[in-house]
Amino acid sequence: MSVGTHPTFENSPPGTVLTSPPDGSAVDRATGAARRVVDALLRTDRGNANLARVAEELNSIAEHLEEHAPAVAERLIDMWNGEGVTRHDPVTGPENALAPPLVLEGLPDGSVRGTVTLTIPYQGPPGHVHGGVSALLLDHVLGVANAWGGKAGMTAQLSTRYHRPTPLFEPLTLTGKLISVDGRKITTAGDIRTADGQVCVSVEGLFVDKSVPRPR
Ligand SMILES: CCCCCCCCCC(=O)SCCNC(=O)CCNC(=O)[C@H](O)C(C)(C)COP(=O)(O)OP(=O)(O)OC[C@H]1O[C@@H](n2cnc3c(N)ncnc32)[C@H](O)[C@@H]1OP(=O)(O)O
Repeated sequence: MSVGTHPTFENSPPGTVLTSPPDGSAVDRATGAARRVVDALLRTDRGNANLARVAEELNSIAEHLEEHAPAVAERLIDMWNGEGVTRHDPVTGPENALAPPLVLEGLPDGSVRGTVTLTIPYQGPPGHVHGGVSALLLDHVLGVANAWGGKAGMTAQLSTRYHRPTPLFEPLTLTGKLISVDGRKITTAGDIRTADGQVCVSVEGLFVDKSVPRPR
C-alpha cells in the first residue's frame, strides 16, 4: 500500500515532524482544555463542594458542542478529507482529548521518536502507566515508523513485553523502526524508555499491507 504524500526517510530531512502537533487553533486549545479537565477531575478533592456545579457546566458545554455537530457520517468524511496526517487519532491527534498527544519525528536511520510525560488519566498500577495504554501508544508509533520507512499496513499482531513498570510524571521516549518486509508482511519494532535509558516496554509488530477505504 502506498503511503501517499506521507514523508519517508528517503525523501525528507532528519527531524521531520511526522504527526500534527497542537497548532494553537481554537479546536486544539479547546481539546487541550478538555485534557486539563480530565486530569483535574481525577486530582481534585473528592469532597470539593463545587463538583455538582462542575457537572452542570460541563454538561452545558457538551450540549453546546452536540448542537453544532453534523451527522456522524458527514463528520467522518470531513475527518478523513485530504491525505495529510490525522488530527483525530487517540495517540497523536491534537483534536482528540484522549491523546496525550504524542509528537513524533523521523530520524535518518529510518526510526521515529517522540517524548511524552503521562499523568494520572493513563494510570494502571499505582503511579505507573496502564499496560494497554503503552500498547496503544507503541502500536501507533510502529504505524508511523512504517510510513517513515515507506510502507503502510494494518496491525495483525502486536507482541508486547513489559520489562518494568513504566513511570507516570517522567519523560518517556518512544521509538519505532521498520525492520523487514516480506511480501505483504511488514515487521516493525519499538520500545518505551525512561530518560536514563531503561527499557520499560518493547514490542514487535506484524503489519499486513491492507487498508480500509476512507469514507466519501
Ligand atoms: C502515518 C499514519 C500512521 C497511522 C498509524 C496507525 C497505527 C494503528 C494501526 C491499527 O490500529 S490497525 C487496526 C488494528 N488492526 C486491524 O483491525 C486488522 C484486522 N485484521 C485484518 O484486517 C486482517 O486480518 C489482516 C489485514 C491483518 C490480514 O488479512 P488479509 O486477508 O489481508 O491477509 P491474508 O490472510 O491474505 O494474509 C497475508 C499474510 O499475512 C499473514 N497473516 C495475516 N494475519 C496474520 C496474523 N494475525 N498473524 C500472523 N500472520 C498473519 C498470513 O499468514 C499471510 O502470510 P503469507 O503471505 O506468508 O501466507
